Amino acid sequence: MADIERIRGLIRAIPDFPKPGIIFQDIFPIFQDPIAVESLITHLVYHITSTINEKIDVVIGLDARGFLLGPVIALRLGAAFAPIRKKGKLPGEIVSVEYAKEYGVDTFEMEKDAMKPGQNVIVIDDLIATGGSAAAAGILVNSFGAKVLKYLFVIELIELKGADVLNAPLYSVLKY
Ligand SMILES: O=P(O)(O)OC[C@H]1O[C@H](OP(=O)(O)OP(=O)(O)O)[C@H](O)[C@@H]1O
Ligand SMILES: Nc1ncnc2[nH]cnc12
Repeated sequence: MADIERIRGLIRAIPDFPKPGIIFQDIFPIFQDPIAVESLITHLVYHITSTINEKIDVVIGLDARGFLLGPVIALRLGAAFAPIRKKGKLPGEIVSVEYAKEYGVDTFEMEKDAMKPGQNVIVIDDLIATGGSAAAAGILVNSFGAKVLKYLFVIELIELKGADVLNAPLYSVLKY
């Protein structure tokens, strides 16, 4: 638990960013502390391996802050990593979905060969607020015929009830 409190102490709350009324939870200071990063990754990997019995084929990270965690977790699990990117960043054939999040609307995209039907997936991001971004990721995964086993976050803004719009269980390290 001391490890989790160390991580909590590094998260910086910035009022009125990127819009008035939003309290932005900034996870980047965690990455100034390698011991905190190691604790965070170990905590998440322990949670995944102790609660999911099925083989995880693909770890999906959400653009952009999900990319800080997803590839490292995939490496530890011996799984593939696939990115979900914002509109216009991926080459070749893509699948896309529009969605709304706490402070705006956006489009997520994946490369058409990022997954195969029947694969098991976990989705990782820094934070869940309304759940719009994570739910859109779930829609993309399902469009491949793959299945989300779990969504993982560093931070959950519980008042915004993001868990209610997801099609699989959620785990968050810190609840605000
Ligand atoms: O639960 P929601 O209401 O959908 O909000 C959560 C999303 O918002 C933030 O991403 P943002 O789109 O700001 O992208 P960034 O990581 O590129 O800053 C955050 O990293 C989540 O992806
Ligand atoms: N309050 C918040 N802080 C950081 N990222 C967010 N994404 C959506 N809401 C957010």
